[in-house]
Amino acid sequence: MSPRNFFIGGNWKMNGSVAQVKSLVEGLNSINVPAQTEVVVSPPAIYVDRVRNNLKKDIGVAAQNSYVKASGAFTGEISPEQLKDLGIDWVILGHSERREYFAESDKFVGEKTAHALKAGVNVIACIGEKLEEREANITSEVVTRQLKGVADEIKDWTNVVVAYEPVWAIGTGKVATPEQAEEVHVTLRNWLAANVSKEVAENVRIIYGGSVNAKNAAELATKPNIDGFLVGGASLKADDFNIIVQARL
Ligand SMILES: O=C[C@H](O)COP(=O)(O)O
Repeated sequence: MSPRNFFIGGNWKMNGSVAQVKSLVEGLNSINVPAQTEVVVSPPAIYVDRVRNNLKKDIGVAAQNSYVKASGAFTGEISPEQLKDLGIDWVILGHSERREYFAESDKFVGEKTAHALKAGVNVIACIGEKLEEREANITSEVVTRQLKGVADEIKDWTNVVVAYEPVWAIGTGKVATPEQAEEVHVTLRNWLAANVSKEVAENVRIIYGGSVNAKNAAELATKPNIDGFLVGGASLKADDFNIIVQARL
């Protein structure tokens, strides 16, 4: 088993209502978080405070985005400093949906990562290739370019989790095979060893996201370089999410 603690993130995306959030939090509060496993859920920003106040403390809470300034005239944005103010310790940055629909560049994702870390908020930094990029055999170039966007802006990786999420597997039910995911995770670790440091390469957690569910999580979790998951759809059901949380047992 890998020496790195397992990390399970639940990205609720733009889903939920007051009633659904209440019910999901109740379900999550009955999850037994295994030793050496870190669990973090990420509600829409509008529910983050409510979730933090009602969720048991051994499950962390993440925002789905944050900006590069502490405060000011940036309508619609939230700062990592404000997240800290609410007791929110994590933020997801660079999700492919932000890159695709909100034109976030590799550099901007790197800058947001640097600012969040400076403010004391841990970062789940997302990268991943599109279907046409995989078919053109440029997966390695794409994911290492995206990783470089982060590496160019930060020095300390202690509070960063890298999430490899192939875009073609997100919300499609088409999960990467354990071998496909492992291959990319090894590429990322090798890139970190060559371009950042061997220590960072060994210690940083690289998690997989893309149609992870209660049925496929355990097999994916057998791979030595898959240190956990970032789960979308299946994180909206506490029972399914619980099975994924227990996947490496
Ligand atoms: O952040 C989570 C990923 O986008 C995966 O979403 P999914 O599990 O619904 O495919």
